Amino acid sequence: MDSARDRIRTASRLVVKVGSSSLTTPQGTIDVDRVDALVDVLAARRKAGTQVVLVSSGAIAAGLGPLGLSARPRDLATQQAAASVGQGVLVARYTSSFARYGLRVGQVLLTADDMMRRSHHVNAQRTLGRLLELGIVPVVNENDTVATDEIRFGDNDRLAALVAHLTHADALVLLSDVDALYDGDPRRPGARRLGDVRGPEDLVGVELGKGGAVGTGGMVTKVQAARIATGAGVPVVLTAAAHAAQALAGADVGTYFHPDGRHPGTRLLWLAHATTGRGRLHLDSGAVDAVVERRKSLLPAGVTAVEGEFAAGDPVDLCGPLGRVVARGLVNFDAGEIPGLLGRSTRELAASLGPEYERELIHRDDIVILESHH
Ligand SMILES: Nc1ncnc2c1ncn2[C@@H]1O[C@H](COP(=O)(O)OP(=O)(O)O)[C@@H](O)[C@H]1O
Ligand SMILES: N[C@@H](CCC(=O)OP(=O)(O)O)C(=O)O
Repeated sequence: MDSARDRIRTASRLVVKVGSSSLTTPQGTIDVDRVDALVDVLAARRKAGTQVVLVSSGAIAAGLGPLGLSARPRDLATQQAAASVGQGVLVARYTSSFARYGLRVGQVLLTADDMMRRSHHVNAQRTLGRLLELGIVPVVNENDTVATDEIRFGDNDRLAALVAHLTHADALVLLSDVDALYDGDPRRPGARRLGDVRGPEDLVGVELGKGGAVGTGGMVTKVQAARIATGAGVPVVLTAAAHAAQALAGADVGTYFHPDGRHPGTRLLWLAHATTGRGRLHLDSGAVDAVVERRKSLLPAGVTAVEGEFAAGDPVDLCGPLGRVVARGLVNFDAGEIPGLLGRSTRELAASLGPEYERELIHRDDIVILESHH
C-alpha cells in the first residue's frame, strides 16, 4: 500500500469520473455489465460511509444506438439530440443499478456557465451538498442539450475537477479505458506507465494523445483536470474503470497526481479555471507590474483601453501592453462607465464623480494571475 494514496482510501467525500468508452459498447448502447461493475464498487464505498459524486459521460455515446447512428456525429445539433436520448437511458440505468443496493441517484446537469457565474456556482454547490447530506449519489454530466460550442466543456474531465473543488472533495478518481498515463501512446511497445506525477516537471516529454472513437478529451483534458484538482489540494488518481476497486482502496494502480499543497480559495480557482473573460482591460506596463509582480489592486490610472460588454461583478481579462492576457479579475464597474475613468487617479475621480468612484477597478483579492503568464 502506498501511503500517499491513503488519501484515496480514507477520503470521506469522493468525486469519481467515468468516460464514455468505459460505459458504452461500440454499437452505441449502454454496456450494462460494465455499468453494474462500476456501481458495485461505488455502492460498496457508499455503504462504508463515503459520500460519492459520480460524474458520468456517455450520454452522446449511449444515444447513438437508439438513433440508428453508427458513429459519433460531428455536428452539434445531432450530438445534442443523441445526448438528449442517451442521458435518459444512462440515468435510468444508474437508477436501477444503484437500486440493487437500496441507493438512490439524483441527476445533476451543469453548464460551463453554472461554473462561471458566481450565483449559479453557489447554487450548484448548495444542490450537490444537499443531495450528499440526503445520502443520494449525484450523477453529474454536462447539460449537453443546451450547451453551444463556444460555452461547452465538451469533455467531462475538467468538469469533474471543478465539481471536486466545488464540493470540497478529498480526492478525484478519473476512470477511463486506459489503465494509466503513459509517457507516449500506450499502444506503442515500450510505452512506460507514470505511477506518480508530483508536478509539471514530471510531464516533460510525455506525449498526451487524443482519445478513442467515443471519448473526447484524451489525455490532454485529463492532465488539465488533474492540474485543476491538485492545485486546489485535491489528489487525483487516473486509471481504468476495471481497476476502480483497487484505485479506491489506495492500491498502486494507474497514475497518482499528488496535491501540490497550495490551497488558493475556491473563488480564485473558480475565477482562473471556470470563467472566461467577458471583456478585456488593457494595462500599461506599470499596471502589469503592480498587479502581477506586486499583487496590487488595479487602479483606473493604469488602464489604457477597455473592450467588450460586461457588468460590474463580471470576470474580465487583464492584458499587458502586447495584448497578452496576464490575469483575470472581477471588475467593479460596468464596461460603459470605464472609459470616463481611464488614466485618472482615484482621488481625482472621487472629487469629480463622488466617493463611490474612489475605488479600485479590481480589488487585489478579486484578481488571479494566469499561469500562461509565466
Ligand atoms: N500518453 C498517454 N497515456 C495514456 N493514454 C493515452 C496517452 N495518449 C493518448 N492516450 C489515449 O487516451 C485514451 C483515453 O481518453 P478518452 O478516449 O478521452 O477517454 P474517456 O472516454 O475515458 O474520457 C486512451 O484510450 C488512450 O489510447
Ligand atoms: N457530456 C458528454 C461527454 C462527452 C465525452 O465523450 O466525454 P469523455 O468520455 O469523458 O471524454 C456525454 O455525456 O456524452
